[in-house]
Amino acid sequence: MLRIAMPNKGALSESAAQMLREAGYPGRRDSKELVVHDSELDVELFFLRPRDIAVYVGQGTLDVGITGRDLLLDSCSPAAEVLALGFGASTFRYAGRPGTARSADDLAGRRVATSFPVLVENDLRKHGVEASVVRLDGAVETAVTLGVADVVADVVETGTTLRNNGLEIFGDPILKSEAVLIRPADREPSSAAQVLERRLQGVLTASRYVMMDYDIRVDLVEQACSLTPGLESPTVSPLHRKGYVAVRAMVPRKLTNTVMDGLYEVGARAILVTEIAACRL
Ligand SMILES: Nc1ncnc2c1ncn2[C@@H]1O[C@H](COP(=O)(O)OP(=O)(O)OP(=O)(O)O)[C@@H](O)[C@H]1O
Ligand SMILES: O=P(O)(O)OC[C@H]1O[C@H](OP(=O)(O)OP(=O)(O)O)[C@H](O)[C@@H]1O
Ligand SMILES: [Mg+2]
Repeated sequence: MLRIAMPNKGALSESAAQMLREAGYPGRRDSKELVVHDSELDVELFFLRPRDIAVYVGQGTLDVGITGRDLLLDSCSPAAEVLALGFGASTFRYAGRPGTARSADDLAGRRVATSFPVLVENDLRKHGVEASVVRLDGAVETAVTLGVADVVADVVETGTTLRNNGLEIFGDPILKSEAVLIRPADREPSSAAQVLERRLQGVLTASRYVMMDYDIRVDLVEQACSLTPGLESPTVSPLHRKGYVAVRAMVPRKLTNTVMDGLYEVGARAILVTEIAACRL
């Protein structure tokens, strides 16, 4: 039985559930459901608070989980990041009223409000700064307005929450975070956990690449293939028309138009792009 920890709500929960569904695992019927059991697939999904996921997985109570890198590192739990999942991106940053500080080096003797005390204490130590950390559960931006802290350290996605509270980012990012797949650090993954990891890797690849097909004169095929090297090697097949071949290769989605422009200039024609529904590398 594979036991998977999933965020039950918040910024990561919908995308995590969608990614797992695309990998062929079950979902929950409503947002109040806390456990989903699938006896055919032999998996059980536990919907937990995002902050608690690294604790369960680190203890080995659950085999794998999806959480944020920031939450994993703040938990100090013996769980390891296996795969970055490409959603829920954010940075963890200091912010204060304009003019309060320019970097972490200016924080000596100040009060820093945060819900990620370990990340902040580690960063202050790295800068050799002694400051007091005010541990709050959330909505930390308000701590400055209410006079509980001089600055905050918090998750920033768009920066809207900071702006709305009259705060400005300062210093380097403490951490770049995104959703990650985690498993217990001190034991080898079961074969079912490895299958899950490969499936999620497949979902990621299918979303990051497109399939490109085109026809090209045989004498130009090397030049064209240098633009579309594929993941391993492009497939080159003969065409009925003498002296021409068809080429098929995976291309990074964000390069789609640039690669098509290059291929057209080299002499490729009938350049077609299709979505990859699923893949296993
Ligand atoms: N815009 C965002 N706001 C908050 N967290 C985000 C955002 N984008 C990504 N994340 C990530 O989501 C995770 C936090 O999730 P969430 O805010 O749902 O949990 P929480 O703060 O523990 O719960 P709650 O906010 O319900 O108290 C972190 O890993 C964080 O980096
Ligand atoms: O940069 P932004 O796009 O504004 O997003 C970041 C904000 O979102 C999160 O809050 P959340 O809704 O999780 O509440 P919380 O602070 O109580 O956890 C985070 O703690 C910031 O406050
Ligand atoms: Mg939150």
